[in-house]
Amino acid sequence: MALYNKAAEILEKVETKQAAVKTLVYESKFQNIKQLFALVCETQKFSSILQEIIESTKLLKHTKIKMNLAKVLVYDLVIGKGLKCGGAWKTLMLKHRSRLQAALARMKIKQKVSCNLDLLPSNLQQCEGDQLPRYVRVNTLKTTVEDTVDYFKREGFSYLGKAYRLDDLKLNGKSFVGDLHLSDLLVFSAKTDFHDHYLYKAGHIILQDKASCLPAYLLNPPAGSHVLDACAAPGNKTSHLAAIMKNKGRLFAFDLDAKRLATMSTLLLRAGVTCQQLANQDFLKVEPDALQYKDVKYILLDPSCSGSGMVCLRDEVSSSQKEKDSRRLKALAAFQLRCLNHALRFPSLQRLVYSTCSIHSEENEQVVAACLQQNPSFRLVPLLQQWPERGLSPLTHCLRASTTKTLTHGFFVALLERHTAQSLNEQSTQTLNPVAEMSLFNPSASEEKAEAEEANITENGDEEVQEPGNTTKDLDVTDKASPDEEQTRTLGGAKRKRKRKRKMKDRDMEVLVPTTTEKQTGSSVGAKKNRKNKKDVAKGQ
Ligand SMILES: C[S@@+](CC[C@H](N)C(=O)[O-])C[C@H]1O[C@@H](n2cnc3c(N)ncnc32)[C@H](O)[C@@H]1O
Repeated sequence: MALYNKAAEILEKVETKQAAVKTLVYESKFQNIKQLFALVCETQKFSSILQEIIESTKLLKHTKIKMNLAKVLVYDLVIGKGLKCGGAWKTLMLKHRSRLQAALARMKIKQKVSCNLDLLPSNLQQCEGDQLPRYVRVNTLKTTVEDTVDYFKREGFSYLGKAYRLDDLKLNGKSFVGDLHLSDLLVFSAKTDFHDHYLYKAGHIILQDKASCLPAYLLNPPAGSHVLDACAAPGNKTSHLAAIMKNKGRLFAFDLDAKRLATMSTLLLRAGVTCQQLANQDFLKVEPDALQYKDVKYILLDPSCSGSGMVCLRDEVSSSQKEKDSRRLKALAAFQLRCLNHALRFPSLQRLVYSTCSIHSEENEQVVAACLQQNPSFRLVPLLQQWPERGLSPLTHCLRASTTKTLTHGFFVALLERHTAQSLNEQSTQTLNPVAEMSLFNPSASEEKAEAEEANITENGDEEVQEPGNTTKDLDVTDKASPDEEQTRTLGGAKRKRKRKRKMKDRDMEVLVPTTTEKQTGSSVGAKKNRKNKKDVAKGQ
């Protein structure tokens, strides 16, 4: 029974994004880690199919067990190797075996497929996540890149120098390289696992996908600055910010979820972070004009999203779910826009990074475009010219990431900057703002439609919005929207007036000129360095 109980517990945590599957499995101290890992991953992969079987057979009602436990048991019973262990669970489930098998058979007939794997969309038939490089962020609060490289070399790993093109990140065996974009990132072959490694346990290295390192790297707050991490737990980006700030200054971090914040507190301790001030608080209720935030110049906003970029979390979408999902996306986007607008109200704010691990433009470009239209004193900063994947046109100043083009999980990052007096003066000589040219999106329209849903999300916190593919909670988000329709209409009228005013302002919005930061980042990975990197790799350093 222990295997199924543990797998269900981990599944629950993964779906509420408390940590990655691997981390949770390793930290579970379960005897047979491989078996547990395989069961969780496979159950997750078949999650929506299992849910459909469970719902159509009314299994929860008949057995009184919870959804995630039912999923792991049903997976092993009808898709996996059969229930090998399970004690009382096994006896209980065997009573329902034929009904469950019949439900699975009906699904296959309906979809005209003969094997279980074919029920999955092609992207899930093999998890691309397993083929991504293993990224290791060196925690510069505790060690240096050089010392970490030496440590791994002494352990028999072979350092090939700094990578200078994407293909250099496709590694085999025990070779590793320095990343081509981020100087504190080392890259190992996909199969390398450091969850049991001393450097990981001691907080010297952080196991973090490359794309998720971009927000703190691009925000780049100087040591001594006041920084706010709006939706911070479990805190990988917070610890990255602290490392960039050299633990000097103040780092205000908020999260609505007490459990995640507790995990974050442990992780920050392990990482040697000391400049943080954690608060279990709804960011939307944080008062921007409060005295303690008067010097906050940098904000990192990584709000709850659909998680559609996380390759192992990608769930296939049955046709009945599509409608629900699109309503859920609108609700998420409205929540994200509200967070973004709120963040821009901090009086001293200069730069803000907005990021999501979503691949949907509704949560990415459309949110940013709507925000820029509503906040004409902010503009987009063009990011890393050499980054291979850009935001959807016309928001090409933003970055996107994907398994194919950047060898990372799917991700989106935008950097917003407040206009300076000088840049405002330069406006008249600039070309048109790309946001004003956007014909692809109609953010204001979706904003109005989602407004009814928005109130529910923000009132109820993250519960309904943070997990990808949790259909029960999805229902909560969308179902509760209807009572607010009346209010939406009233708000809609006022909003249209504001929109007309905004349109006038938008015409004056300026273009995005390269900033100091861009020049800095550009030179750090510029041509000169690339030539050196090329030599390093060639020399096998
Ligand atoms: C994508 S996760 C953040 C991941 C984090 N930035 C990291 O790198 O480890 C989003 C977080 O936002 C939190 N959240 C959702 N709504 C919130 C709100 N209104 N105020 C503060 N935190 C919120 C969730 O609890 C969740 O931990």
